Amino acid sequence: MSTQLLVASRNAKKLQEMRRIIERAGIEGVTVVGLDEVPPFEEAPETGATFEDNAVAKARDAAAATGLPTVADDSGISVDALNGMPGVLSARWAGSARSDQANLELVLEQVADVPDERLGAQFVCATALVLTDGTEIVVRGVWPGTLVRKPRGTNGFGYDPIFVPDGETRTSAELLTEEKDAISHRGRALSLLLPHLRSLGDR
Ligand SMILES: O=P(O)(O)OP(=O)(O)OP(=O)(O)OC[C@H]1O[C@@H](n2cnc3c(O)ncnc32)[C@H](O)[C@@H]1O
Ligand SMILES: [Mg+2]
Repeated sequence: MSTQLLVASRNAKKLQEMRRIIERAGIEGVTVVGLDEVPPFEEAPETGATFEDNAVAKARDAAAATGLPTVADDSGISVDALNGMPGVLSARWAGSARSDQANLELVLEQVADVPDERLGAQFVCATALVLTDGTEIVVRGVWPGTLVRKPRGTNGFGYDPIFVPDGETRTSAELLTEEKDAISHRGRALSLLLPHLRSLGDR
């Protein structure tokens, strides 16, 4: 018998990354399911002050509604010259319409007068695992880099086309999926959760 693990994200591209990273880790006895494979439930707005708060809330709600161990992530980009914003507001930065393009353009507009040497930024991902016995584990992955003023690349999603990871010349939208997974904020956070996910398969 395989244990089902719910990955609770409404963002198709994020879900794809999470699924891929977990599945490529080859965890025995665990089958990943998405929100479209479980009955619908009420989803609370993401009002937390931190990535961790939001990640735990998303995972807790989904686990309570489905009875399945659940992983959720809350993530975003933190721009040094913007005092860490958009941060937890990354998904709604340009308003509630939730357009990746509009969000990224607004950030570029806001750094228009910032000198190149101060374009530091980091992707942050808090990932929470909530188990059916109520256990909650939350970890954080950080991916430091620099913004570029002209979007490049078509892989990934969100702010990927304007972010060049430290040690790279390509934007994260120009990295191959496996390359991004291996070093990204999401990849780092999920790798910290892997031991817990593996023990799920032993139950
Ligand atoms: O909450 P769920 O349903 O998981 O999906 P979401 O897209 O709303 O996810 P978040 O609330 O965590 O918001 C994340 C924001 O940060 C951006 N983001 C997160 N990870 C990213 C990545 O790997 N590359 C580019 N942008 C990313 C993403 O585009 C969103 O604007
Ligand atoms: Mg969200």
